[in-house]
Amino acid sequence: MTEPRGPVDSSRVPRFAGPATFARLPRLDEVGHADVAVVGVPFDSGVSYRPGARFGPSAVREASRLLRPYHPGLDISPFAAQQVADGGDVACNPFAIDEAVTTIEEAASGLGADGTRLVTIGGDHTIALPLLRAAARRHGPVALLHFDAHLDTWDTYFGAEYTHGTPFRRAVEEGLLDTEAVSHVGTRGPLYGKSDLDEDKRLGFGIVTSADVMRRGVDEVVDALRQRIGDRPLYVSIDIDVLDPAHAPGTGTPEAGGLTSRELLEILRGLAGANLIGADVVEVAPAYDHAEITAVAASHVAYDLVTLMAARPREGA
Ligand SMILES: N=C(N)NCCCC(=O)O
Ligand SMILES: [Zn+2]
Ligand SMILES: [Zn+2]
Repeated sequence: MTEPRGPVDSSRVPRFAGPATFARLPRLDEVGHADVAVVGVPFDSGVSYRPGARFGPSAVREASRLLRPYHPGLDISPFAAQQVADGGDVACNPFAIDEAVTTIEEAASGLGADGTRLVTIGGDHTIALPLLRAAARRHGPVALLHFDAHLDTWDTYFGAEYTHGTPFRRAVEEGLLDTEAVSHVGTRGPLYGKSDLDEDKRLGFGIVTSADVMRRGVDEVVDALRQRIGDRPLYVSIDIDVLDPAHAPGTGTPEAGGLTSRELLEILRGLAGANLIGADVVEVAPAYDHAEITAVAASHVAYDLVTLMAARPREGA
């Protein structure tokens, strides 16, 4: 096996020079095959409030220039342990949600066909549905860990089925999820009614609210989540609005009282060893950001997801 090709060496080429790829990694077409690909989906036609997440992938790539190759928390160099590459952006139709959903599903299936695991940068949360379709096509129903201020199990908006508030209800309806192991983390804020919670529970979801994380602490939350997930194939979907608006102002539907970026990163690190088959980081909308606060947080979250994948290489890889 040839050595993985790593990022551009920032001691030779200043990290602020050259076009941005995620963490200054090679493009997928430069390496041919990757164990993990970071892929952008610049799609935000499914939002119910502020638009702009279509600019998320390029903002996260820009903010990822400062990432370094060794992860001390997990004691691993993720880009040396496996080939990680930037898979570019999925070009999807911004004027036709149904068509875009199909395009994303096909692109994710194609990229993952030879076992490449994807860390996808959104885009709004609509994109989780086609990404879960592609994951379930390969692995069968998957466990889901969903970090978000919102439930995203609502039914429709203005009659539309595919929106950023509805992907996980569709995913349950389509049998994409192992409903023994589906959890929201970081939920908070006003709902339309109590029935939102009843319906979410009926769909099978467990909830660790943002306040639970504060009261129970990271370690206890991690233990509970790990027990529920076991060794099932796991998909992790991270809506950056799970973070408090102080930690992530650049997003479309901000809610007060969220996690700190430290809490989120530590919960992720607590998942080391889990059977992580795919992940996304969505809802970064740079027009509302300041000093790249949100894009930096998202780039670190994506780096931790890539590192979790390196910490447990794919079987047979
Ligand atoms: N997935 C995100 N970010 N937001 C969903 C909010 C749906 C609503 O407007 O009620
Ligand atoms: Zn959200
Ligand atoms: Zn969401």
